[in-house]
Amino acid sequence: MTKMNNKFNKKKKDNNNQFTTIKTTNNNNSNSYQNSYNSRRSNRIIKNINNNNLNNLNNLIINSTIPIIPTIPISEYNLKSYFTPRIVYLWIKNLESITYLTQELNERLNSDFISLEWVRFREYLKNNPDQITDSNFEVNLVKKYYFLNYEYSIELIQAISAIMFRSPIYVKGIWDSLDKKNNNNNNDDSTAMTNINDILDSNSKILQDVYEKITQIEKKFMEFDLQYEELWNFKFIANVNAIPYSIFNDVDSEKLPILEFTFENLIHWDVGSPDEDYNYGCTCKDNFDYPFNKNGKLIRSDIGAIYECNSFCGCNFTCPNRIIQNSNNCNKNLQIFKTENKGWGVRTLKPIKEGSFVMEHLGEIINHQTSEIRSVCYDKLNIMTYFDLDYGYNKKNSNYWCNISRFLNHSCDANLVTIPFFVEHKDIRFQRIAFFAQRDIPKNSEITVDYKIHDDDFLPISSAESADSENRDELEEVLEYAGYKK
Ligand SMILES: C[S@@+](CC[C@H](N)C(=O)[O-])C[C@H]1O[C@@H](n2cnc3c(N)ncnc32)[C@H](O)[C@@H]1O
Repeated sequence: MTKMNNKFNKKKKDNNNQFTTIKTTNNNNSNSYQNSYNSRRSNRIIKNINNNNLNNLNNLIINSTIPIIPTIPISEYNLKSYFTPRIVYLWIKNLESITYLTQELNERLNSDFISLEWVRFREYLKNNPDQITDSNFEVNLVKKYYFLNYEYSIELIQAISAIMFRSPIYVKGIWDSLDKKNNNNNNDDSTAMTNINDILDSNSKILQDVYEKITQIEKKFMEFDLQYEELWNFKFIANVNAIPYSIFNDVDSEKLPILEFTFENLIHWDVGSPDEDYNYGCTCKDNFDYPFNKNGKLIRSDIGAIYECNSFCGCNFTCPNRIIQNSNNCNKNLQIFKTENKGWGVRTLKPIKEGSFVMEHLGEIINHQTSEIRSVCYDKLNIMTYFDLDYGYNKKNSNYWCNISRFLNHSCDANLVTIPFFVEHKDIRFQRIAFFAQRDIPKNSEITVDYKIHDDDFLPISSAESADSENRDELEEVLEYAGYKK
């Protein structure tokens, strides 16, 4: 019935795609993702924009110096530890909030964010916060966006601040100085006179307006989620949940990346929620066609999807058609371990019987448009983390918000089978994905799924290269710099 496309899909770039109206993250959609997002909100103190700073920045635009960034030895850090899933996630969330983000602006911001010069600059600044003062390098970056006539927005300022690891207030200062200088140049004497007369006429009103504008801007900055601060404030320390599984690495010294484990799918604010018309159940009287046997093992893997009984049905939780919903969603017998040549993987510490439910695939459900925004960055960093949902409606992104299924590696002879399933609703746009054992799996075996792509499609994790040929050279350079290539 359903046609499952179960591959961790490497996205292709669509140059024709333009993002015109992407809503901001400030909406009232109450879903699990939003709740979790809001619970992390917290106010932070923003220093008032200081006029002296603005004047200094103004002078800087005229008399700026090029910063001297000492060459950082390659061994000090590597690219993978720099572009952690968390940093990438914070970055893309920031981009998604730019209401007028076009493909061109998306490309431009991403190129700057991952470019060697800015990686190097940020890392240096992070470790030596007082060493680089106002620099031409930074001013030129703001100039680039200013003079390309990108519309001013708090989100764009935040994105630029993430590229250069400076506070949004600092970036705004540069932007305002450019604005001031540009407007001064454009003004002829008569306009200047009119302005002065206006100021004399309504001095108090103008001051009032300016004050209100600044207050509004500061309020907006304060609304900006604390999570993002990590992108520009070296004092910020990530506070993420502990990993609920055991982790084992006897291959190298790599630590598991910082991730947010979730126990239910998160729904991106732009996706909406399942249609209530699809909330229905059965009487359970004539429903003998369950896919499970009396031991709760899957007996039919040829079915398009599993429709478990739910709160709309006449049965209760003991019904034999409630296997997945009654299973433990954090099976401690599974372990994340380091494989020899596939990065991290998952293995089972206890034998698993054929037909057993093993895990659900969890992540953030995003729509096509959001996945296109994210794919620009993922393509540049060669990150493969999409799992297509059925019928091409939505995608599931598990690069950062994930469960243990994020670590399932591919095998053409996989021991897990992938089956879509539904419990409370039957809206195919929000189908859930379950993994069952296709055969008995001995203890300590790696568990794998078939991504339905050829093995040759995998580059060894440690030599990832850009899918984007324009950035290939630059990325080669970054990889070399980061110690990945000789
Ligand atoms: C969903 S992730 C699996 C977890 C991944 N191994 C890790 O360390 O994060 C998919 C990525 O794992 C790697 N991978 C999965 N199966 C592989 C295989 N059979 N051979 C080589 N690499 C594989 C590829 O880099 C792929 O992009």
